[in-house]
Amino acid sequence: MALLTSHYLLPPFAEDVKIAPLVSVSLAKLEAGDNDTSDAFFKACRELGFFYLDMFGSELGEKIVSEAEQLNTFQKEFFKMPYKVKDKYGRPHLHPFYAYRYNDLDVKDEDGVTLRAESYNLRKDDIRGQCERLACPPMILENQKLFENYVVHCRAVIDCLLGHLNTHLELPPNTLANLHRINERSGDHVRLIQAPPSTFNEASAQRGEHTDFGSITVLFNWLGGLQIRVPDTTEWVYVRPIPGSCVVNLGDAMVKFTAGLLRSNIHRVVPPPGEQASETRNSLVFFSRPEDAVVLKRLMGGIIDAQPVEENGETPMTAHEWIMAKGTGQLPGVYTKKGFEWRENDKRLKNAAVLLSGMPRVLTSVV
Ligand SMILES: O=C(O)CCC(=O)C(=O)O
Ligand SMILES: [Fe+2]
Repeated sequence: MALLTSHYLLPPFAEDVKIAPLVSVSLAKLEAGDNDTSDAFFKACRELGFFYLDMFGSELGEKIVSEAEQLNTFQKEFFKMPYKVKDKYGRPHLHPFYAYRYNDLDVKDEDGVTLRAESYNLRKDDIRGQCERLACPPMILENQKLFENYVVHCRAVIDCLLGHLNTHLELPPNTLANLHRINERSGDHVRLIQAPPSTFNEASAQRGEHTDFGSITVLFNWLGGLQIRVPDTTEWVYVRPIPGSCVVNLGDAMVKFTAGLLRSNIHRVVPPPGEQASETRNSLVFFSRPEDAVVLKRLMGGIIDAQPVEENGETPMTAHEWIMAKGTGQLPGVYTKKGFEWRENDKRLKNAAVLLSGMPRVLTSVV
């Protein structure tokens, strides 16, 4: 099956920007248990925490690419709905983290309306009927099968990656799989993203700097704009979208589980550079998280046991508490293997310090 993607319909990626050094890992080879590929995958998870997953030649991968294209077509229609319709499905009244979210941009349309960078977070458990479903626009329900398939297929890829990590970490069989069972409640979700053309602004770029706070993220984007910070430097470089590949990155949970052996790298999204700057930017993300009840702390066993024990004074939280706290901005700063890297002058710092020293009741009451 040929992998047909829509990248060719868009202006080309800028040639004169610095490109992030992501290695490409073949999903087909990982599925076949190829040792060299698995080693390259593990190295990328330790050193950069980001890599391309080449879907070509994998039945599962090619299904995901085709579904990602369909969901991209879908989201362009979805975001055409008027703001006031989408607002009905927004936070805070529907949910503090999931459903529709936006930031006002410094850009107005021809009628003087302030434009938004928008996203829509759709829970795996809503899609699979594993919880009381949050209200959502009918368009989403009309595409139920597509969302369902996408979740199951992304999860199959993530399970494959967790299996390889489990082996390299020399953990007892299925340790990671048992923390990420698809039928259990978790914060896994699909995120639709759209941003209109805008100009680069360093302050808003900085506000968007983050690490993902779950386990493994599967990301499709069609235009440039994603930047990662090169480890141990202050340099930001662009991730070039590759047709037929997704970008995979690890989140904070994997850092916590492995006492810093694996990397959750800082990244951000800025307007696409070069000729692509005039385009509306969409991306599609699948975030996996540990099951809600899992406590985020180092796992026992394998090569993790050789990691130094570092007391960072944090009170362990469950995955659910962590996602709600990070997802609603209560834990500012960027999480690294040393714990939080606070941003200077961050007004929320004091608040977060209180949370980290242990007030889980505040967090659980959010939902
Ligand atoms: O839009 C992108 O390319 C990346 C989005 C992202 O990093 C996120 O939603 O966490
Ligand atoms: Fe991210």
